[in-house]
Amino acid sequence: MVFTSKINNPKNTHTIKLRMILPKLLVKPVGRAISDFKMIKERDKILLAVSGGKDSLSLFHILRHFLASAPISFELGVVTIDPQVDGFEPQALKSFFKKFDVPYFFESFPIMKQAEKSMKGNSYCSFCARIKRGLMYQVARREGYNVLALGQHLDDLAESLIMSICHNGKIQTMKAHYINDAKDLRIIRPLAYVRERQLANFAKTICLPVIKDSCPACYQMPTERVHFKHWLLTEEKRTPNLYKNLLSAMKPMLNEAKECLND
Ligand SMILES: Nc1ncnc2c1ncn2[C@@H]1O[C@H](COP(=O)(O)OP(=O)(O)OP(=O)(O)O)[C@@H](O)[C@H]1O
Repeated sequence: MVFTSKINNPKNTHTIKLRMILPKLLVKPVGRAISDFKMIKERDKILLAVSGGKDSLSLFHILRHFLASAPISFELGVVTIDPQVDGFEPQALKSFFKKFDVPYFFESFPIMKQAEKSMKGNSYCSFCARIKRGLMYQVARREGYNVLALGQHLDDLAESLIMSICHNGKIQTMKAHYINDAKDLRIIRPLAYVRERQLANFAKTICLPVIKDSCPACYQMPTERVHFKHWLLTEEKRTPNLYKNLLSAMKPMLNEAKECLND
């Protein structure tokens, strides 16, 4: 699918047109997930969390496509959390997002320093994820957004499911659509039906400015997630429908925002 959209040219005040090729293979499953889980409602203000990874950067382009073409109107803003760790330098995103006509929020917080003070030797990664999420909620509330969009995809959901079964004996995974504990924000994962390799191909094809994340704390220990990712991808070679089947199995538990879906 080829579409054109206006972007602000930072050098000139007038707008220029950007031609972007969005493959149907990405647009269709995202459209289906948005519709199946009623992720977007009229006048929603959606804050997309972009780390600079291939998934959230791709999702930015996909949501801009829907912004221009969806039958309902919604607003889109973007937030990046800079955890101030060596090995992750997201500052380049500031100039990238200046090119687009969307509000962009860059929040910097010394998460590593905070971790040294507040936690004693347990997982830095889960501490960092918790603080980052809190900061995203803070920005959403401060700037008047009612929905937070995250870039996890089908591979992430499948890995979480298998990890939860194997480690905790529980059949659960990340939700595609749910409401936070404070009940003031909806969280959506529009890439819930999309495979990681599709996003990697898209990011490569249009040369997205992917930010390398080599945070020393994450890279010190090859995570369980990486182990299960390889496990599933190996199994997929024997069972080509593996992810399709896992999605069918997960579907009934992906939506926890039903109570707000009838308005
Ligand atoms: N520092 C950050 N700033 C903004 N959003 C973030 C940040 N870290 C994670 N996120 C959000 O959480 C999602 C999942 O994060 P995760 O760490 O699994 O992916 P990632 O390695 O950041 O890369 P990607 O953008 O490719 O998903 C991201 O897709 C993004 O929406």
